Parts: sequence; structure tokens; C-alpha cells
Amino acid sequence: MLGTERPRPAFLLASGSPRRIELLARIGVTPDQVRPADIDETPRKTELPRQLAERLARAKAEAVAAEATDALVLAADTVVGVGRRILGKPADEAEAARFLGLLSGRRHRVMTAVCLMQPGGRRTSRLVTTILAFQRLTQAQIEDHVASGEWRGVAGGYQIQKRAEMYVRFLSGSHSNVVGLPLFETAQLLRGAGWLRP
Ligand SMILES: Cc1cn([C@H]2C[C@H](O)[C@@H](COP(=O)(O)OP(=O)(O)OP(=O)(O)O)O2)c(=O)[nH]c1=O
Repeated sequence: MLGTERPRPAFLLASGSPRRIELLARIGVTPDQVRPADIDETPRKTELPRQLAERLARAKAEAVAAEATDALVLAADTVVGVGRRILGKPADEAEAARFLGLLSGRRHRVMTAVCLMQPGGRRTSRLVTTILAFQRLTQAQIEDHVASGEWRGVAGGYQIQKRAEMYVRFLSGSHSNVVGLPLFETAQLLRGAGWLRP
């Protein structure tokens, strides 16, 4: 850094998702601090998947930025939508199996909203949608998936970066978006904030 330049703000990742840390690392970005936001993620009645993702990403970013006004704060939220239905994180094995049944043989959408708060309160964001289709799943495949435990703590109850990819017949759009952080759009936001070089 040259002496005439202003010092960089601290970069905080407002997320407890290990996937988001790994994805950022892939584009050479290491947060100065990881500070998961503690917010209520319950969908509102009649809220659409994209509205939920946008609202939660913003709420996570604002919650952390409120305690660190001089920092650059990045947050994201990933939601799976099948029609108007929102699939969050399955509560238990039965719900994980039900989600897989809903995804079986159908197209669905994965939406990730990314929100970046700059020091001084300027906010920029992106909403990215990836369309996927799973093959039709047999009962045995659903049972194996549930037994793998890979449904825990993830939207829709599957992880494309793990065994579930073998069921993905079709994907249109960003792969990293499905894993929790669309890297192309995140890099655009970070460039806009002067954090990455154009
Ligand atoms: C669909 C899908 C989701 N996911 C993950 C990404 C997100 O971490 C998670 C969705 O939950 P989120 O609420 O977006 O994120 P999180 O609770 O893991 O972390 P935080 O709120 O602190 O940022 O699901 C995968 O890892 N692979 C997939 O294929």
C-alpha cells in the first residue's frame, strides 16, 4: 500500500458457513474476521424465495455492520425454491427425506443473495439464481442420502459439492451460487468497494 492511500477497512464475513470461507479463499480473499450474524431466519407468510434471501442477507450484513461501522461487511443467504415453496434447512431426517422427494425429477431454483456494507453505510447487493434439475430419485437413493447426513445445516437438504452432485441432471447458471456464494457477482461487489483490483 502506498503512503498516500487510505488504509483499507477491516473485512468482516458475516457468516458461519464454512463453504463461504472456502469460496472466498478460492478468489484470494481472506476475511480479517468471521462474525456470524444471529438473526431470525423464519420466512414471512407469503414471502417468495428471492424476497427471503434478499431480506436475510441484508439483515445479516446490517446486524454485523451495526457493531463495526468502520468495516466492510459481507453477508449472504441461500434459499432453495420449488415453485412457491421454500426449502430451508431440514429439521430432521424425515424432513430431509421429504425435501428430496420434492426435488426428485423436478426443476428447482437456488437463490443466493449477497449483501456488502461499506464503512459509512453504503450498501450494494446481488441476487443470483441457479436452475437445477435432479434425476428422479428412488426410495433407496433418498434413504442413502438421508443416512449420509449431508442434509444437515444446508438449504434444501443437499450439498451439490458432495454426493448429491451425482443426482444433478442439469444446471444452468453459477455453481458457486448453489454452494452459498456466487463468486463472479461477489467479486464484482468487492471491486465496486475497492477491495479487489479492477
Ligand atoms: C443447496 C446448497 C446449500 N448449501 C449451503 C450454503 C449455505 O451455507 C447453507 C444455506 O444456509 P444460509 O442460511 O444461507 O447460511 P448458513 O446458515 O450456512 O450460514 P450464515 O447464515 O452464518 O451465513 O446451505 C451448500 O453448501 N450446498 C448446496 O448444494
